Amino acid sequence: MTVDAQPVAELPDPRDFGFTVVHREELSDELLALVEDARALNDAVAHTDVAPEALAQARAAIAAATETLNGARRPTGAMVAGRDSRGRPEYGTIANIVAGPVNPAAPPLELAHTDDGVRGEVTLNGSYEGPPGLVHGGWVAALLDQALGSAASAAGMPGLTAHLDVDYRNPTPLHNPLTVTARVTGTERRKVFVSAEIRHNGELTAEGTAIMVQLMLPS
Ligand SMILES: CCCCCCCC/C=C\CCCCCCCC(=O)SCCNC(=O)CCNC(=O)[C@H](O)C(C)(C)COP(=O)(O)OP(=O)(O)OC[C@H]1O[C@@H](n2cnc3c(N)ncnc32)[C@H](O)[C@@H]1OP(=O)(O)O
Repeated sequence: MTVDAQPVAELPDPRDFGFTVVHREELSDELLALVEDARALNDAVAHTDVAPEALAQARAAIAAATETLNGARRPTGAMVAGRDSRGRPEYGTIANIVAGPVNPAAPPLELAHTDDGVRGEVTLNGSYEGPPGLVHGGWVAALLDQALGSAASAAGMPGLTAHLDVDYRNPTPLHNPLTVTARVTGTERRKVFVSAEIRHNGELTAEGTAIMVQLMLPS
């Protein structure tokens, strides 16, 4: 007899496993505004064509800001806690490269619950460029991976990606709203099968499937 992955009614509290947890409401407006400024900075650096004197000025300003910010650091692995659309606790790593609310390198992809999985809208700026004007394929995979993991987690079966398949169906444009959706399609023992899509104006640009292996947490 096989025992399939069992969803948990409520996700375990990461604090019980030694992780720092910050509540979403505790993130100050000032911090969130700084993160937005840093996202704009990434794009500006990636495209600037100003003279060396102006670059030197910018470097000095950035070096001063980096020193200020390093004055107090959260530990690696710190998590952010929120409530999903059903009012249940949800967790993510606060500095997650795809979805982290305080990571300036994250677009960020914010996913909400739907009847059968998760869904989010995201626009990628020019710092995610691969081919001219298009999102880098690795980032397309990263968006899918995050959505696939979130769908498993939202279904009460958080885990790690063991296997990821991506099909690039059409170019994924920069600077345009993209819709990302994902859902669980089945389970087998600890394996959770998930499927995700990215669309632009309704047109499929990429789709992926993954096997997530459910976390085995001591009870
Ligand atoms: C503390 C509390 C926290 C609670 C709250 C959580 C909130 C979550 C929040 C938010 C959502 C998250 C969103 C994140 C999204 C991004 C996800 C990522 O980027 S994950 C990083 C990349 N992935 C890795 O680094 C994995 C590296 N690999 C491993 O660690 C192991 O290989 C692991 C865990 C995947 C499996 O190892 P084993 O020892 O536990 O289990 P074995 O027995 O090997 O496999 C179990 C089953 O899976 C199959 N399997 C394993 N690997 C496979 C593969 N590559 N392809 C196909 N099947 C595979 C096996 O054949 C087995 O299947 P059979 O039951 O026997 O049928």
